Amino acid sequence: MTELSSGDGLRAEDVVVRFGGLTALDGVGVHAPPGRITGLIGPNGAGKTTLFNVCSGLQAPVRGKVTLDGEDLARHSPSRRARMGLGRTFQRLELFSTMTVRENVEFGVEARWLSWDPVSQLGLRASGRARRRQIRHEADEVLHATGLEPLADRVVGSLSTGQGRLVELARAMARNPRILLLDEPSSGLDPAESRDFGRQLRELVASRGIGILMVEHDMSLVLEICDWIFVLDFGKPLMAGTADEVRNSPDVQAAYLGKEAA
Ligand SMILES: Nc1ncnc2c1ncn2[C@@H]1O[C@H](COP(=O)(O)OP(=O)(O)OP(=O)(O)O)[C@@H](O)[C@H]1O
Repeated sequence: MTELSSGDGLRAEDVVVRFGGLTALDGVGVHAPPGRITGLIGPNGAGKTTLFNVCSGLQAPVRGKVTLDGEDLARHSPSRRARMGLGRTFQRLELFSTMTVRENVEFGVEARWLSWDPVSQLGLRASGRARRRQIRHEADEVLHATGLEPLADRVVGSLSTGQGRLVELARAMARNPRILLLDEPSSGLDPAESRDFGRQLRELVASRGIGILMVEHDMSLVLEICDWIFVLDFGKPLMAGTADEVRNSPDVQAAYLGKEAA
């Protein structure tokens, strides 16, 4: 599975996106290195999801550059970016609810094997039984790393939202990303579940060396687990800094925390 990562990680620079007359992003940048959790926050409509879409290739920018470990992604499709190690989850849970936790995670492993790259093509030539064994082995590793082993044979539809969020994370991890984009991963979780989820993310980053870029509205989770935080406001960069710097920034309080915490 994943070696502890090195390299520059994901970097977006000077990104501009317009929707008709609306400038959704105006010279925005973000950097998510491996081995770190990076937060991307801002009030509603600040441009967070649009920036995620630019990074994963779902939205073409008018201007700006996105690189993964120094390689320019401009000409790469979303699926090519995924194969290069850029994973993503979405705000809405998109799991196979009639399948077990293990089957969902194995689906993630298979999705990577079926993608085109020389190594996975070699894998496909392995016999059916050898291939199944390998998929099961990789799924076991991910189930272990995400603490989902006890739930492996449960049908996903019977799980709580918090457990479902973990399954979603595990399925994304099964694709062996170097950098993982998480869109509001704590959505639908209660405060205790959210704290547990945050702990799990920190453990994954420490044990696997992946980098996480996270859009999240739960400020206590962001301030607790992020090593570095980028703040957007009305499509422009407002500031970037540590949790303490963000917490104590009058600009952020005025633009965001003030409204959220009020
Ligand atoms: N496809 C689109 N067409 C037109 N306008 C869009 C489109 N997508 C986003 N926008 C606009 O661009 C701006 C940024 O939206 P975006 O969804 O990126 O913000 P956000 O920070 O993710 O917001 P939220 O926290 O509410 O999810 C908003 O004004 C939004 O209405």
